[in-house]
Amino acid sequence: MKIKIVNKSNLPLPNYKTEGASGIDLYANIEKEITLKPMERKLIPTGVHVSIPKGYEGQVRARSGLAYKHGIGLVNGIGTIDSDYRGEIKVILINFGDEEFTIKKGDRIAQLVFVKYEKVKLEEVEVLDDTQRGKGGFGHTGI
Ligand SMILES: O=c1ccn([C@H]2C[C@H](O)[C@@H](COP(=O)(O)OP(=O)(O)OP(=O)(O)O)O2)c(=O)[nH]1
Ligand SMILES: [Mg+2]
Repeated sequence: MKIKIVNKSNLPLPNYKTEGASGIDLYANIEKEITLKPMERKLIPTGVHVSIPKGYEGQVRARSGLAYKHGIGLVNGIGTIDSDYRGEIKVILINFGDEEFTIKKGDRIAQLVFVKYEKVKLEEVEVLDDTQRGKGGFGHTGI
């Protein structure tokens, strides 16, 4: 499958770092360094714009190395890149760690995974079908 990408930075095009990588790494396209204090969040530009075919979405996901070593995550959990979005992909980083974290131009701050999704038709009804679980949830089956 082909996805059109425009790179407005002078950084390399994001790409898959290994044969089996599911995401392409996104680079921070910033002029000056950005520092995140503990619990601070900032929107980090990547310089890339994509045109994703209908039926697919982009998912911006955290990098586990940054998460584990420095407590860096995404405020929105997983960022959704809609197939009709043509703006710059930006990453909403948050510092969950207890020390300041500095981002420099070209740092790999997150990864972008392209995923197929189903667009459904919603049918409004009065009552839903019965199941064994019913309304049980949130630990209802035990820990
Ligand atoms: O981490 C993210 C999340 C979103 N976006 C862009 C692409 C996406 O298509 C658009 C809208 O995102 P979303 O639907 O999550 O945000 P919203 O708050 O619902 O905004 P909108 O009303 O524009 O849909 O913002 C990013 O660049 N990075
Ligand atoms: Mg939206």
